[in-house]
Amino acid sequence: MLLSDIINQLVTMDKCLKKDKVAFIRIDINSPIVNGKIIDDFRIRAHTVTLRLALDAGLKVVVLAHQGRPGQDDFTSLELHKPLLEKYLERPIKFVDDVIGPEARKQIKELKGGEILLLENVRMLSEEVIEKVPEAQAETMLVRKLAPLGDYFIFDGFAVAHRSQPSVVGFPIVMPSCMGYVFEKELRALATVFEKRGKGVTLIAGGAKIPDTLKAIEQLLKNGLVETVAVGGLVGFVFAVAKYGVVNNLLRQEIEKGGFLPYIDKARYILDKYGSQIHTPIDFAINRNGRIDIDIYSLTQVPLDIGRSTIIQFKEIIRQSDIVIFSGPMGYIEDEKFAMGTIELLRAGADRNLILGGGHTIFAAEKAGVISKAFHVSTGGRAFIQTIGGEEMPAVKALLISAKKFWA
Ligand SMILES: Nc1ncnc2c1ncn2[C@@H]1O[C@H](COP(=O)(O)OP(=O)(O)OP(=O)(O)O)[C@@H](O)[C@H]1O
Ligand SMILES: O=C(O)[C@H](O)COP(=O)(O)O
Repeated sequence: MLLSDIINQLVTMDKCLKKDKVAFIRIDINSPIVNGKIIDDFRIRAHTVTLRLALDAGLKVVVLAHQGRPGQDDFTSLELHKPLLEKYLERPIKFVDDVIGPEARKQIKELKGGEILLLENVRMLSEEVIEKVPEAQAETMLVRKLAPLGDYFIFDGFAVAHRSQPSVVGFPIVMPSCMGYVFEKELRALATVFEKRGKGVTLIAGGAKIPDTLKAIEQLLKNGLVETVAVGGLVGFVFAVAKYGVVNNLLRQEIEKGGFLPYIDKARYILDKYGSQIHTPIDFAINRNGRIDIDIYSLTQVPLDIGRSTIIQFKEIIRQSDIVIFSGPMGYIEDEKFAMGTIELLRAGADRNLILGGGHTIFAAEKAGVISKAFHVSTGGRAFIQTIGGEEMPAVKALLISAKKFWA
């Protein structure tokens, strides 16, 4: 089924905007944290639009969200996110360091219309990180304790839509649910791409998510949803080795370090089938007392960016495209010298219809000054790649069930 047909079967947020009703809104404000500080608040800013719509309508808003994964350094309390949410919402918000316990439930019951309560990181509940089908997630403590206190569930967290977790897929099974503003906007932007059936659509794919990106590239080409693919970043290393053989052991060793050697065969398979549509780097930039560009046969160090000739070639591809999907940087963007490939291609893409996603890609796009010119900036990382690869999102599946069950 076409994505646009699926969207038409889902319920829009306006149906849930009823004064004094209690709405659980699942957002994704999972943000990069360094030394205990949020260093990029793009997702927080994005979701304030949805929250403001709900509050202005007089809903009693209960926010569900996560940060990091248990055991990781960035697994923190959402108390850290509260001041930023308040800053962008321009109103005070309540916070409770509890998700389903008596204090959380008491505060939900005490909410007044137009007030907002942020619950603690939902992944503090161990059941939250276990993936199961929506019907099973409806039986979790989270859903059983909270759902009876609410009237609606609004799903807005596109970036977590690929997870079949309780806070994503459990509520739609037991209560009327709808798409939040951000989520709907994301789906509609991607539907626009899919409607072109590949004509004039180019994917610029880089970054470090080798398995997901290769899968998305294969799916997009197989389904005819893109005409051209240009690869850089670590994804580009894999395709370069697959295409040119072991022209240089350095690239192969770098791929091996990450445990991605099997993906060279996968890239070779994709190249065998769709080779004429895929463009791989022909030169790279390395660090030899500064940036120098070097052809693929002469590499002496692991490359940190695509080279100048590749940039020129990829820019020409972009110039001939109507839509440019940008996912994952072309190089080591943390160092300005090696952000050049990514920044130049993003600027070229901004003259077309540019769609971009991924934390690092957005960071580079901010540096390149193209955020406001882009056709769509996705809040999703892995979810973005998976959706453009045509995979069914568990969140969508759950919302479809809810639409049939409660809104038909
Ligand atoms: N040639 C390279 N050498 C070293 N690092 C590279 C190179 N190319 C890309 N990277 C790194 O890949 C990382 C970004 O890859 P990733 O796939 O995570 O991008 P993203 O999808 O935009 O971001 P996110 O995962 O945060 O959503 C960056 O840290 C970047 O420095
Ligand atoms: O940042 C993301 O991609 C989302 O918040 C999902 O996070 P996860 O990969 O830890 O589920």
